Amino acid sequence: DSGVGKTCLTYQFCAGKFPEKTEATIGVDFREKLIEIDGEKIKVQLWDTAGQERFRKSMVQHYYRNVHAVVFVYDVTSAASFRSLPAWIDECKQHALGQEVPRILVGNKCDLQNSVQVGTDLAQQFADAHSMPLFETSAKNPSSNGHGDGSHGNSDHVEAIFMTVAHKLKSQKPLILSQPPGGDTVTLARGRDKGEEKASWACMC
Ligand SMILES: Nc1nc2c(ncn2[C@@H]2O[C@H](COP(=O)(O)OP(=O)(O)OP(=O)(O)O)[C@@H](O)[C@H]2O)c(=O)[nH]1
Repeated sequence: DSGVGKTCLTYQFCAGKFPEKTEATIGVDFREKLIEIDGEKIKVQLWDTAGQERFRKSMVQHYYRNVHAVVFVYDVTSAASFRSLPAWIDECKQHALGQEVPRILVGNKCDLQNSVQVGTDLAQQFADAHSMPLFETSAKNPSSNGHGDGSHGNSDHVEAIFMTVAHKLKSQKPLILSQPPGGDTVTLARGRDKGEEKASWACMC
């Protein structure tokens, strides 16, 4: 939903800091980060979608194609944002983004521990029912456990969350069917085309 912290989370991952000021996303914003997994350079593109209804119904619809993974975000201090999740999951399913693509659930704003409305147990039950791993984090204080002592506690680090998605994508790289011209041998190659510098995946928040 709008205001759960999607822009802050993607900014924290790509720029390594919490943005001073954010405004409601209009349509879709793109952020990217070059990461390395097992010696392979991978460009991860994060498509930060608008939560506001008026943009969601118009502009966001056009960006469901070419999505390789989905990050569903709710705000742990907003029960309403948690209740909206089934509608977002259905919307993704309507665009062929169901269990066949990596999907994860992220509860954000864990630093606001005194205002929590969505407990971990409830969120975990929901995540299990939808076959998604659950992460709880804070874009504002990514290494906080809500007690202000800077330790990691039970809160997941923003970078670790997106790296988990990247690892999932890497391990699921589709088999590319290639047939040499004139030959009668079919070669199944993993992942990227020959000569391509780096792999690239898009992930929608
Ligand atoms: N305390 C706290 N505030 C946060 C956190 N993440 C985001 N915020 C605040 O929540 C508000 C909304 O954050 P955004 O990242 O713009 O939310 P969004 O989900 O991108 O919203 P839309 O673009 O409208 O869909 C801002 O005032 C942020 O400063 C967090 O982890 N902790």
